[in-house]
Amino acid sequence: MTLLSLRNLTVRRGECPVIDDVSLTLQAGECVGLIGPNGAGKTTLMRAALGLLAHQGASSLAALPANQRARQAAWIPQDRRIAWPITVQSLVALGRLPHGRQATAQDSAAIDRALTRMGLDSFRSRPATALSGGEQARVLIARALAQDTPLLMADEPIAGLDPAAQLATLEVLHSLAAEGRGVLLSLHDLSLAARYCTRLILLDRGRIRADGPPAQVLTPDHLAQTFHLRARIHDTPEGPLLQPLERLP
Ligand SMILES: Nc1ncnc2c1ncn2[C@@H]1O[C@H](COP(=O)(O)OP(=O)(O)OP(=O)(O)O)[C@@H](O)[C@H]1O
Repeated sequence: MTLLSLRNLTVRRGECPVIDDVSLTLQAGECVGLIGPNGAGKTTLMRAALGLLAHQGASSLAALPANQRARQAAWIPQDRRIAWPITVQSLVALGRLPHGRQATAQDSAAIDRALTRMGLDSFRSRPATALSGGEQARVLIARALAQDTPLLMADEPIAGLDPAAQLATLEVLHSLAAEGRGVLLSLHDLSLAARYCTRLILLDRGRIRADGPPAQVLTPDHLAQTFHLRARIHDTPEGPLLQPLERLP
């Protein structure tokens, strides 16, 4: 089942296209990693796909009315600021808003599941603003999980997390896809992207340079042309491990 379809998506900043004629589809069961250097357009692509940025071309998600869109896709933005000192449980419960204002047993179950999945059971009653940056990031991911949508989109969800929390978070996202949802996430750690994503999309200056299984996308040529990087790629039982060696001119 197709959960997201982009056709000739273009976003201009002034005269300059920062997303340039991008077409792609994302199916249920896929965990798609959006990779590319700083400024490649990863955030812009996801925000336009969500209908949060003016664009040309078509996004199946942006075309939905806001209330349907919020039941179709959850969004974890890069900015993790939490404005008010509400409890972790209350913040995660905000993820249920698209499902109606009257709290139901289904809402409680979704909130409990999200808190447990993100290892936050013991944080429930704490003010969310009194947590560390990494803990707050996990709370915001839990809010998106509580939304219980077919599609989840996340902008650098593991930035600022410790290595164990990075693995735990990617395991959760990977398992959501294995359960039949769709996941689109941007990532800078290429080894983790290769290990946890079923498919990688390499973005460069607003265009798709490669799209496919991690081993086909993370090639020496793609790394050199797009990231200006020479890297050693070790094959391990856990997937390719990338060791950056040198910045190329
Ligand atoms: N508000 C803005 N006004 C003008 N240009 C912008 C704006 N936001 C982003 N850009 C430009 O759009 C391009 C794509 O930015 P975007 O944030 O999508 O990149 P990214 O791949 O997510 O980068 P990063 O890995 O650094 O987060 C960049 O060249 C950036 O300078």
